[in-house]
Amino acid sequence: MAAQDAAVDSLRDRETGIEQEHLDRVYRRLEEKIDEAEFLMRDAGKRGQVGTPGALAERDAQVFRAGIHLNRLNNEFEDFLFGRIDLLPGKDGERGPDGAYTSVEPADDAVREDNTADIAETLHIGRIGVLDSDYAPLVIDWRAPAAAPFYRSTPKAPGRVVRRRVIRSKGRRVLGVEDDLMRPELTAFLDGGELPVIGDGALMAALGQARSHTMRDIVSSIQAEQDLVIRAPAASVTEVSGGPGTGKTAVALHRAAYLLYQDRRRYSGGILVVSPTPLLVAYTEGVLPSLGEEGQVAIRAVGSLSDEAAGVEGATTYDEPAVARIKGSSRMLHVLRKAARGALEQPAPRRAATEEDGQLSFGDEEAPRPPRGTPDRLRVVAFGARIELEADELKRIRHNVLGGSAPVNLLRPRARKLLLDALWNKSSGKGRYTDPELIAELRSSFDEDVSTETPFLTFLDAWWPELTPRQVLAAMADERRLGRWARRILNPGEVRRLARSLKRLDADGRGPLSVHDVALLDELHTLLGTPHRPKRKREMDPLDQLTGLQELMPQREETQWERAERLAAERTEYAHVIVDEAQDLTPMQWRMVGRRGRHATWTIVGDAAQSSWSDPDEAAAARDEALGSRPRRRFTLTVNYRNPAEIAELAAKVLALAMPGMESPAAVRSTGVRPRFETVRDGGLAETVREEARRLLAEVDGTVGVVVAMDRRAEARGWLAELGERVVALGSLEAKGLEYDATVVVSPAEIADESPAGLRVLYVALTRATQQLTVVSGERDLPDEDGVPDLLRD
Ligand SMILES: Nc1ncnc2c1ncn2[C@@H]1O[C@H](COP(=O)(O)OP(=O)(O)OP(=O)(O)O)[C@@H](O)[C@H]1O
Repeated sequence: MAAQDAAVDSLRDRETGIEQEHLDRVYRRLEEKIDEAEFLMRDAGKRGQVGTPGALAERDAQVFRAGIHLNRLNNEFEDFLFGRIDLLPGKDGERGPDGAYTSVEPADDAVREDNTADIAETLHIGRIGVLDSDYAPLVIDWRAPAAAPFYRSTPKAPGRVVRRRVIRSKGRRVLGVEDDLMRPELTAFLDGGELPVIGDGALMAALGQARSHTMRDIVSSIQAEQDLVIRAPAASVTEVSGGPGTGKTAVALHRAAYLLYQDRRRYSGGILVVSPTPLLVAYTEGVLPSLGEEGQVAIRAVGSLSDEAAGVEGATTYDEPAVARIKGSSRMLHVLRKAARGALEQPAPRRAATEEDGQLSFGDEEAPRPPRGTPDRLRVVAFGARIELEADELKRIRHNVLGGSAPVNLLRPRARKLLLDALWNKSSGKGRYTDPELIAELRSSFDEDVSTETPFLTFLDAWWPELTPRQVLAAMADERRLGRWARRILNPGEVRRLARSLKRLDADGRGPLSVHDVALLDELHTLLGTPHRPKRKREMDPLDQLTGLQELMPQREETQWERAERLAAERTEYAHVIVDEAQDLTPMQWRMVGRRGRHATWTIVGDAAQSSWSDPDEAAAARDEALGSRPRRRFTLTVNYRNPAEIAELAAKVLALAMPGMESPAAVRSTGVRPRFETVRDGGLAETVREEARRLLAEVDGTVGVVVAMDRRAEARGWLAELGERVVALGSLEAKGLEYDATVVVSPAEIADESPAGLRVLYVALTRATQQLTVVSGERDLPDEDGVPDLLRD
C-alpha cells in the first residue's frame, strides 16, 4: 500500500513539475512582453512631439495599449494559468486566430480499433491569452472559442477532449493538478507515454474551500450547463433561472467578462450589473477584476442605481413590508404623476409670509429657495398702469399648461408664455395699433420689459418652481395632499402609511431614503424632467490627451476602478444590463432599471422561489414592460453547488410550503453533517446564538453568518460584537445572494411571519451555508422535543 501511495505521489510530483515547466515558459514570455512594452513607452517618451499628427496619434494609442497591458501583466494574477486540455486530432485540421485547431469533433480515425489514440494537441487555458514568439498559443484566454471544450466537454459528450486538467498555482508556483477523464474507455498516448490521471476532479476541491467575505471566480471549474449561458449570444434577452447555489450570480459575472472579450467595441457602451443589496455588491465586485475586466462594468445595488440617491451613498434602510408593498407597486406610477404636477402648488406656509404688491416676500437671500406657499395673484406694471391676474385666471392658465403629459419642469417656458399672453390681453398695448408689424414689435418689447422685471421673475419662481424629485417625495408626506393625489388609487390606510414613512424627509427631501424610495425618485426625475443647462466640459478621453510617456503617468493615477466609477456616473444608459436576483425587483424598480437599458441587450438571472416581493404576477408584468417585445432565450441551471445535500434537504421542506410543486436543485455533494437544532437556553436568545456562533467558528475555517428577522438586525449585531470579523449578523432580506461556511438561522417563524413573502425569505436564509447550518428556535417556532421548529418538520 505504502509503495502504491509513493508511486501516486511521485506521479503527482512529476505532473506538477511538467506544468511548472510550462508556467515558467509562460512567465519568460510575459517578461519579454513586459520588456517590449517598457521599451515602447521609453522610446515614445524620447521621441516627444515629432512626426505627422497621424503617426503621433497611432504611436500614442500604441503606448496607451502597451501601458494597460503592462499593468495587467504586472498584476500577476493568482491562478494566472489554471487549465489544460489534451485533445484528439480534429476533423478538418483548420486552425483559428489563437493558433488552436477549430474543430470540436475528432477526426474519424482519431481512435484506433483497440481503443487507443494519440493526443494531437495540448492547450493551456488562462485568464488572458499569451502567444509565444512564433505565434503559437502558450495560453488560451478562457473566453476564446478554443477554450470552450475545457468547460463544455463531459464524459457523455467529450468531443475531442480526452483529459481535462485544473492547475492550481499561486503567482509563479504550481501547487498541484486535478484531472477529469472525459474518455475513460480510451488509452491515450502523449509523447510516447500513457496519459496519466491525477486526483478526483477539480470541482469538488473548489466547492470544499472555506469562504471569505468576497466571492471567488469559478473560471477553472465552470460546468457545461453554466458555460452554455456564459457564452450564449448577446442578442435580445437571456433569462436564466435556477435554485439557490446553482451559480446564477457567478455565471452572470463571467458572462459580463465574456461579452466584453467577444465584442469590446460594442460593450464600450458599458455593462450594468444590478444587484439587490450593497452587501452583495461588496461580495461580488472583486470577481470581474480577477477575470481581467473592470473598466466597463458597473455593479450597482438597486438602492443606489439612481443619481437621485447620490449624497446618501445609496439607500440601505428598508421600509416595513406593508409600506414597501405600496412603494414598489406599479400603482405608484399614477400617484407620482399626480404628485409631480400637484406639488407645483405649495400649501400656504404656517408662518404668514409678508405679501407685498401681490408677491410673496422671500427675504433678501440670493440663493434660490424652495417655494413657500404659492402666490395667488400676479401684479405687474406696464405702459404706466397696473395689470393683475387673479386667482381664477392663474388657475385656468396652470390647467392649460398642464394638459398633456410633458415633464413639469420643462413646461415652465410655456407657463411663462401664457402668463405674458394673459397680461398682454389685459394691457392697453393690445388695442394700440392695427398694423400687425407694429403690434408684433410692441408685444415683443412688452414681453421683454415685463418678463425681466423682478415682480414677474419672483412670481414665476414661486408659482412654477423648478421642482426636484426629492421635494415632490417630501410633499407626499402631507397626508391631505397625498390623499388627493392618490384618490381611487390607494386606500386611506395606504395613504396614511405612505405619508408617515416619508415624514423622515425635510421639505427639500433631505433625510434617510429607503431602498424603495429610490425607484420613486427615479420615476419622479423622469416625470419632472431636467431643463437644459450648458454642459460641463467633457473630460478628455485618455487617447485624446496622450502624447507620450509623460502624459501616460498622470493618467495612471486614476485607477481602472475609479475610471469605471466615473464613466458609470456619467452614464444613464448601458449596452448590456445584467439583473441579478431579478425575482426581487418590484414593478417600480423594473421601470427604473428598464430606463437604463432601453437599447440594451439583457441577461436576467433569478429564482421565483426566492422572491421577497409579495405579488410576483405584478412584477412579471412590469418586467415584460421593461423588456418590451425583445425575443427571450431561456436557460435553467439545475445543480446546487453551494449547499451540501443535508442542508438542501431541510430547505426543500420550506420550499414545499412556499411554492408547492416547485423542484429544488440537486445538491452536488454531501458532507455527512446534518443541520443542528437548538432551542433558547437559560441565558436567553442572545447567549444561545452567541454560543452557537462561537462553536461554528471553531468548526469551520471561513465565515459564519447569523440570519435574523429584519427588526432584530441591530440587536443581533450587539450579540456578536466580540466574536471578530469572521462572523456577521444579517437581516433576512440582506442575506440575499450571500454565502457562509456556516450559518445560524434564528427563529424561522419570525422570519416567515415578517411579510407575505416570508416563507420564501426563510428559504433564502436556509440556503446560505456551504458546510454547516444551525436553526435556533424561539417560542413562536413551537419546537418539538428535538428542537425542530414546526415549519421544518416533515
Ligand atoms: N462551476 C462551479 N465551480 C465552482 N464553484 C461553483 C461553480 N458554480 C457555482 N459555484 C459556487 O457555488 C456557490 C453559489 O454560486 P452563486 O452564488 O453564483 O449561486 P446563485 O445561483 O446565485 O445562488 P442564490 O440564488 O442562492 O443567490 C458560489 O460559491 C460559487 O462560487
